[in-house]
This record gives sequence, C-alpha cells and structure tokens, in this order.
Amino acid sequence: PPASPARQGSRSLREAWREEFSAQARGGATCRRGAPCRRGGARCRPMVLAFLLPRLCRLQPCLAMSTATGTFSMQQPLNYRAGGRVEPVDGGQTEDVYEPATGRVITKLLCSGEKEVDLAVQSAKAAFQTWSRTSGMERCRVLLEAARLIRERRDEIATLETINNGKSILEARVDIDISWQCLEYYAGLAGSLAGEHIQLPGGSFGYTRREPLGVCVGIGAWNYPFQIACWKSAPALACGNAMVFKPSPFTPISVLKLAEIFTEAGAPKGLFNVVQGGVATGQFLCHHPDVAKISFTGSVPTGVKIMEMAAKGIKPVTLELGGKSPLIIFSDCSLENAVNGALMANFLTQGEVCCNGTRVFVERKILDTFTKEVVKRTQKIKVGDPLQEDTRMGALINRPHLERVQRFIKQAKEQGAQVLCGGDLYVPDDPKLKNGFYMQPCVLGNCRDDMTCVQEEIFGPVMSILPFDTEEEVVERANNTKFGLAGGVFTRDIQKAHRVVAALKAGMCFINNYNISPVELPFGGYKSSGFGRENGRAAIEYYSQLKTVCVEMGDVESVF
Ligand SMILES: NC(=O)C1=CN([C@@H]2O[C@H](COP(=O)(O)OP(=O)(O)OC[C@H]3O[C@@H](n4cnc5c(N)ncnc54)[C@H](O)[C@@H]3O)[C@@H](O)[C@H]2O)C=CC1
Ligand SMILES: C[N+](C)(C)CCCC(=O)O
Repeated sequence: PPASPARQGSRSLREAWREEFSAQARGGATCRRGAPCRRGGARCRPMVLAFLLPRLCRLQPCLAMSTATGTFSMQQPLNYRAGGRVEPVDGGQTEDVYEPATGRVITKLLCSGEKEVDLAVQSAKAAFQTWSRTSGMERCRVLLEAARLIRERRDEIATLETINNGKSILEARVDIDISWQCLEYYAGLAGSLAGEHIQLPGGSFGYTRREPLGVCVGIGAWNYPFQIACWKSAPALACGNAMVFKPSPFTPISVLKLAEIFTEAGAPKGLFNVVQGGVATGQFLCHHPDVAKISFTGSVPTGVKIMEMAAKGIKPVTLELGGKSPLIIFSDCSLENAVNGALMANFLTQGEVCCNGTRVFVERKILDTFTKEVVKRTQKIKVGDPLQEDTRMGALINRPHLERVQRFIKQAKEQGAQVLCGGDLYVPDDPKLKNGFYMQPCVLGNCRDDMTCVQEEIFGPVMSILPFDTEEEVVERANNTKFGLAGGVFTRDIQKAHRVVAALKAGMCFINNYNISPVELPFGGYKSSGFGRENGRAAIEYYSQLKTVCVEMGDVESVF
C-alpha cells in the first residue's frame, strides 16, 4: 500500500532494514536495495549494518544484532504497559525461551506477579475510558492503520514468529497475512456496529445500544502466537474494549510487535497491554475483579480451569480448545485435491494445529491408491531450517513436546498401527540445527477407532488413516469423539457433501478443502472443543453487550 508523505522518511529506513533483515534471514547475498549483491553479500552487509544499527536500536528495541537461524537474541523487557515496554514490578520466576530450530535459549522470561497484572489491568482500564467513547469510524481508522503497519512489516514479524515457534517462514508469512486481514475486517465492521430502534404503543419506543464489555483478557497458545493475539484483539478493540494479553511463555516475542504497532497506529496508551508469564500469571488475570471477559486459546484441561475461575466473577468466556477432527474422503472425490487436503489438514505448523483433521477416514475402494499417494507426498516434505525458503516443515515447539509426540507413535505401534512413513526424530546435517526439535512427518495405517492415536489429540505431524464402507457408518464414527472443533469432506457429490457436514457435530466444516482461514468466517468449537466464536460477524457478540433503553412518550400509568 502507498505510504502517506508524512511517513515516507521513517518508512524508507524501515524498508532498508527489512531488506537487510530478509536477506540475513535467507542467508542470501542481497544488497540493501534487494538486488543480487555484486560485491558479495558477506562483505556488503557490515556496511549496511553500520549504517542501520544505531538507528535500529531506537526503532526496533526488541531486535538484537542478527536474525539468521542460530543468531537471534531478544532483549528485555518483555512486558508492554501504558504504551511502552516495561520490566514487571513483581513476579520473579523465570523461564527459558527457545529457538526450536536450534534448541538455543534466546531470552529469559520474567513471569509477572499479581501487582504487575494489576498495573496492566489499570492501564487498560484508563485507556478504556477514552476508547469506549470514540465512534466506530475513529476505531476503524486506528485498526486500519495497524493493519497497514503489520502488512508493511510482514516479513520482519514472520521471521520473529519462525524463530520463536519453529514453523516454516512460508507458513509464518501466511499467518501474518491472516492477522492483518483480521484487523482490516474488524476495522470495516467497527463503523457499522449499531443497535435497533423498536416502536412501542402510544408513540413510546425502545432502542438498544451495543456497548463494550470493558477490560478483556486474552490468553494465547504457542502455535499461532501473533495470529491468536490478532484474532482476539481486533474484535475486542473494534467493539470499544481494552485488552490485556498473555501469550504462551514459550512464544512471548512477536506479540510485542503488535503492541508497538497499535500504539504507533494511534491507539491510546494502555489500550493493548502484554503481561508475560505462565499458569500463575494467567490465574491472576482471570481472578482480577476489573476484568470483564476472558478469551482463551489452549488445551481442554486449562479451558476447564479458566471457566471455573471465570464463574467466580461471572465473567463471560470464549474457549478455543483442542480437537481430534475427522476428514472424510469419499471414493468419488478428486484424488489429487483429497491428498492435498489431507496434507493441509495434518502437517501445517508441524501438526501443532487445534483444528487438524487427524482422523482421515478413507472409503475402502480407494484406500490403497489414496494411502500410497499420501505416503509418497509426505515423504517429500522437506524438513529443516525453518528460515530457508524451500523448507516446508520446521521444528516442534520444544523437547518435552517432541518426546510426547514420539510416545504417541510408540504407543500406536504397540496397539497395532503400522508406521507407513516418518515418525523418527530428524537430525539435519547443518551442525547449528543438531539440537533442534525436528521429526519426520508420520502416516499411520492399520488404525482402529479405539487406538490412543485416534482418540487423543497428538498436536504433532501424525496422520491416522481409517478405512470405511458407508456414509452412515463414517458419520457415526466421525462424531464418536469428545471433541467437535472441525471436520472435512472430499466428494464430487454436492448433496452428499452438504448432508455429511450437516450431520457432523463440529463448529468448523470444510467441503473439498481443509485448514484455510478466511477471517470473514466464524471459527470455534462444539462439545469439549469450546464455545464462543472468533472471526466473522459472530465474534462481535462475544466482545459486546446490549443495553436496552425503554422511552416513555406519555404519562406514567401507576397501579398504586
Ligand atoms: N481451538 C483453538 O483455537 C486452539 C487450541 N489449542 C490447544 O492448545 C493446546 C496447546 O497449547 P498450550 O499452550 O500447550 O495449552 P495450555 O492450555 O497449556 O496453555 C494455553 C495458555 O494458557 C495459559 N495457562 C495455563 N494454565 C493456566 C491457568 N491455570 N490459568 C490461566 N492460564 C493458564 C498458558 O500459559 C498459555 O498461555 C492444544 O491442546 C491445542 O489443542 C491450540 C491452538 C488453537
Ligand atoms: C490457521 N489455522 C486455521 C490453520 C489454525 C487456526 C487455529 C489454531 O490456532 O490452531
């Protein structure tokens, strides 16, 4: 998008940085103007850095020297309150934050205590006073500007996401695109939020006002750190709320970019705050009496605890929890699309996706052909350095999680499943990656519905293939789970497609595709996968409340 003249100066510097930044991340030899470097990138780069670094220290305080794999380190402080980065005033417990690609510690996280949480909430409360009185159009402008800034810094934010989460840079860029689209979408809705006018007898009338809730808390998971923060803050802010966000302690970094961008886009200081920490910090947030709403993304057991805490304060909650979603492949599908769909449904973000279609039901007639093709394509997935352009699968979030996924595969074998490909740890040749958390994507055959790998959410790159014979049978088996986040069907028969998705007990269903994320569509679960919706118009309901005003135009007829 074209920059306004007022922004040109700082923008050209940022662009120069971005080009250098992307070149470093790629490890490629490009010069500052993005052209192939005739003088050799290695020699050219120090000159560019000598020019840029003093300025960057001011502009980009959270970025240290270099961002190529194995070189990034994050500077303190990591909390964001009242429009700036701050050290927590209390807390004290520290956690290591990793770069999954190399297993290096990139920073220490200071977990925020009760006082710091209170200061963040008070900061949000103060910003709410002004923000909640702005018009929808004023909010629209701030959100649009924030969306524009995210879009402008897409590569920089995606690189941070890749370094801290381990997903491929290709995927991280898509995540950032979905993030700014989400802000644009709610910017568009902000100006049209309105109540109703209702005529009553005798000229009296009523009307409704759609009002914000107050200070909303967002608690995020580690698989889509920046995107989750946008999915929560965009509708919250559009409705006139303020937010305190707590990312997962595994991925505390990229959300600071969002906080800085909101401030730069003109949001009042304190409108969007970040407190870092784990379980205890989350509990302080949920119990805080000035918090009006909690929106949570994470596991089912934590979701239960969040709801219990919210119940004590009668706070509304949105819960985006786990899943074990079915993907149903009928024999009349386009095989090529179905295979692509199954890969999309299982292997994005190293399989660490809540709505993944990990139970792949395949009509027996095409079981062998489908399985052969899926295995062939899975074996071709390039695992490795997530900042390399040709990598398609990076590293899992941390060592304990990698080991947990490995245990699921071991147990699947013990229960009779057959490993058709992958499943082993992967050690890249590059020595700097040898302590990274990599594994080969895995396809399991010979699966039965009662196996642990088919019942439990693995949250790793493991697909289970299950044969079926009839539509009725597969719908029943697909629904036979405590979860209900998503589901998919591949068929060329349109009646069958709609009949099957209508029968699926899941909040997000796909026909002839899987795991795409148009921000216009509501997203959320049935059953143990949670309730409330993110994205789409529906999310407005979860970040606002209706006030009814009844207006008497005549005299009061008293019964007394
Ligand atoms: N439905 C959805 O949209 C998504 C669901 N998930 C689910 O999340 C899980 C993986 O994410 P994790 O971060 O490991 O989940 P988790 O439930 O352990 O943690 C999620 C967040 O809650 C915080 N937290 C943990 N205990 C808390 C407590 N007692 N009170 C307040 N906050 C607390 C954590 O610090 C983190 O920020 C998977 O099971 C996955 O299915 C993940 C992404 C998206
Ligand atoms: C973006 N998408 C659809 C692949 C996943 C979003 C839900 C999650 O946070 O896991």
